Amino acid sequence: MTSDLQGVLDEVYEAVRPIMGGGSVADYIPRLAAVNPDQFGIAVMTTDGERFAAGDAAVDFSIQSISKVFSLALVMAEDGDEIWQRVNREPSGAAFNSLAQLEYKRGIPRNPFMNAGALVVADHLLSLTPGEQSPVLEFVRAESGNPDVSVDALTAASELSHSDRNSSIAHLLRSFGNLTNDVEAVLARYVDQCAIAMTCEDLAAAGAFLARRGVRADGTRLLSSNQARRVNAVMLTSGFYDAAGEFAYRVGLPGKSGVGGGILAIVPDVCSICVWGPGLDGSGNSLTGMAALAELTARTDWSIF
Ligand SMILES: NC(=O)CC[C@H](N)C(=O)O
Repeated sequence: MTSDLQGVLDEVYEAVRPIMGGGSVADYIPRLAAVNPDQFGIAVMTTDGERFAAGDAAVDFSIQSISKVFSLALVMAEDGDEIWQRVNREPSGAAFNSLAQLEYKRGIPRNPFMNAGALVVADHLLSLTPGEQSPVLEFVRAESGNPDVSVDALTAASELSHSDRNSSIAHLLRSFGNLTNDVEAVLARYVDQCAIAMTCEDLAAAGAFLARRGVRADGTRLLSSNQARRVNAVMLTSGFYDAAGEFAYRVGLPGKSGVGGGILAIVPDVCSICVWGPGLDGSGNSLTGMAALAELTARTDWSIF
């Protein structure tokens, strides 16, 4: 398969070209609203370490909610199943920043990938690794092999100054006793991990431990094979908010989107894929990214279904 993979990526690029620039960039974080919407990139890293890319795969973008995969993996690596006392693993069928379910679920978020759940995971990680810097940054630097990966301070500041909604979610969690650290400290950590800037090439490499069933780039293990399988399962059921069903139907892979327009998708035992196009659909998922992954799984035998 990988012998003509470059050709397949070039075809996928051509197939999505007509819709490049479509969708709308996230405007509730002013810094993201300023991104040129006409860009599109795709990168693949195979479990053998081969890399393929097309389009704007070397351009930095804000990873946003894709960071939630790394924070969940780090919490599970450090503390096993503890996190599941504090967050469920059911699809929400709701927007990423919904707080409606939180009230009647008594402060237990539906899953770790909607903002409420990710804030609980960030809180848990903060307790495990106190300090200013989130271990997510160190982890993605190590896995991508790129020590220059960093937090875009302007994006973080931009989000922090428009964080009424996440702040409300955090306070509600705390009122139910499901946030142990200060709201401000958790929000700062969360916003920082979301504001990490990476390229498709770096992100595909950083996510490849999930294709390798938990084994890191240096050959050591972050997660057991069973834990990696479970992170992939939660990505499949909850990685796209109220479009998780649509993604399973069109693409058929575990994946995680971010409002920066990136999507990380995993083909267990084969490769990890990162696509990026800033324009979002109505559910907050990259329009071109979704289309590209649908084209890719239609041209390969990679869908898990
Ligand atoms: N879906 C996303 O990427 C959302 C992440 C963003 N930082 C937020 O909390 O709103």
